[in-house]
Amino acid sequence: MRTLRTFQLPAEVTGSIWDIALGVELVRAWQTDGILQVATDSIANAVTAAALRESRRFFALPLRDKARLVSDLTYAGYVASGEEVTAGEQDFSEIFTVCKDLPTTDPRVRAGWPGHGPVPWPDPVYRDVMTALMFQFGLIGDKILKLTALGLGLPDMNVLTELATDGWHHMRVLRFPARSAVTARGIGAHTDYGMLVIATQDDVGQGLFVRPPVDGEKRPRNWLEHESSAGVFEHEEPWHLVDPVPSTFTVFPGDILQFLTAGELLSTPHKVKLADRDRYSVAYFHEPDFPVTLRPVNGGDPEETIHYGTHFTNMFMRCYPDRVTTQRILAENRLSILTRMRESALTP
Ligand SMILES: O=C(O)CCC(=O)C(=O)O
Ligand SMILES: [Fe+2]
Repeated sequence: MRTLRTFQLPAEVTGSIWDIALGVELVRAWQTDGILQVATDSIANAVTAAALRESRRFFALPLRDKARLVSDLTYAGYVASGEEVTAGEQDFSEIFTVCKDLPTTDPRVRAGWPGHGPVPWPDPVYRDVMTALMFQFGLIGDKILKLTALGLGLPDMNVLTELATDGWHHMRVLRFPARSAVTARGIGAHTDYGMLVIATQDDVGQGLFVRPPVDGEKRPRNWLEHESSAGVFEHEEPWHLVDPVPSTFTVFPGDILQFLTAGELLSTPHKVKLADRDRYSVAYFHEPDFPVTLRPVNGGDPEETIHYGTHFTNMFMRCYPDRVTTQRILAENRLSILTRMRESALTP
């Protein structure tokens, strides 16, 4: 374990000289450690504590009550321990995934967009607390995207934030069982898919490991089908344990920031081991809007694009090949909607 750098974010990012200096430091911290911490205020801390409490209450329910909370429209809902697959191996995390909560009357749901639909919440209290936590994470996400643009020296500090205006932000509320004689695997090595991963964990620790940038190491471009980052570097050092630090969230870049910055920022590989007791964490993903087609903002090949909604859908289908959501996408050929979305976005 090593001590992570902790940053205090301003109330508002205006582009001042102080913001630029802070942005440069954030970029530098990611380039050395792959991860950093931001200090959280008392409101964020209260909401986090409530979310971890609700998470404990929810996961303590009988399996049959939790297992009902799935939907063939959205990947939001319950994921049983062992259901998720990373690099062909089962992960032992138990998860409640939160995606954008859209009523069936929403035009995107009616049009059959993959992954779009109402969240199958367990109850209104859980819904309200998790929605409040997502809001707290989102405020931080928007500030960090502005500071990142400043730190990278981009001419417009809003260029990243604007991609995430109606972002496809989502969140994973996780419980890891205690390690057993059978396995110590929580989640296999992977990178996450969007712009930022902002997370909190309880005081158990012993779980999350990140891989810092390594000089000369070629990193997969996880958005390309033949370059999956799932399982990569799993058994190769260096991996650094991330200890829980009260009143902070951890933040690291995801695949889309690696793509947008042409590798100046790398999507941080991470993995989770099981601890000697249950461990609870929440990971939030600050994302571009679903239909956005992205191009590098700083160097890179301007002809290269990622359609974010396609990337998200591919990744979730890969993690949950047997889920009803995946089955319905395939049965109703909903991927053709993504093809049409991509084509219309590329037509001048
Ligand atoms: O448990 C953690 O700290 C991280 C979980 C994670 O990597 C994920 O949900 O993608
Ligand atoms: Fe992750």
